[in-house]
Amino acid sequence: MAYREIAKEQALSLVGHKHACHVMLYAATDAKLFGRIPLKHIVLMQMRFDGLLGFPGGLVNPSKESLESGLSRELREELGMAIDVSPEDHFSSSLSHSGPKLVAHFFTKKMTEAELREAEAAAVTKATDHGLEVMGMVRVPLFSMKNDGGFPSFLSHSFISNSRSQLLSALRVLELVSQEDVEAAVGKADKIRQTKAQ
Ligand SMILES: O=c1[nH]cnc2c1ncn2[C@H]1C[C@H](O)[C@@H](COP(=O)(O)OP(=O)(O)O)O1
Repeated sequence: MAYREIAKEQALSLVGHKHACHVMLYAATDAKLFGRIPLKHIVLMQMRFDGLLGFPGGLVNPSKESLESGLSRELREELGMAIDVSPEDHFSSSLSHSGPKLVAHFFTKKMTEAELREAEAAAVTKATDHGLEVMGMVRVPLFSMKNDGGFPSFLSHSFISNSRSQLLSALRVLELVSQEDVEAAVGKADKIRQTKAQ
């Protein structure tokens, strides 16, 4: 499905569109992979029931609730704990211009590493959706290794809707990964995908 960016207020004035709200939860970390590769940031996505990667969240009805409270409700189901999302956490809204009439609202929320770990634990032990709509939370490997392991390999997997674009633009804008490293990883991921397709 193809998307174009749209202002949030304009999106909310559309008639007949569904509204999906998803969030990228992230935290700074001092952890080092193999004791030597600094991870710098933890970014969460999830493996969905359909085998696709995406962000936690879901459909919200703006005539009944705000985008933020609807998203917080979805997060309680998928992560098993309250995570308050505010209008300041809004990152982008995108309008589908093929397929179903849908606006994908995207939020990013910075947490502490301890809060993020708590959310990961609650997603397994408390969330009603665990093992049903959500097969598990996953951390995005933001580093690149030899043989295109890490971020390039992650990006070569299959993603729901525009969640891959949402991830890439948030990583760039929030400066969690440099523009140069994002571009290099995307290029390698494209090659991995081509090889898989052969
Ligand atoms: O992470 C995502 N980013 C953008 N769009 C997404 C993401 N995950 C799902 N979607 C799309 C797919 C669907 O058209 C709607 C609602 O999906 P879902 O999260 O499965 O919501 P419900 O559980 O059906 O409420 O958003």
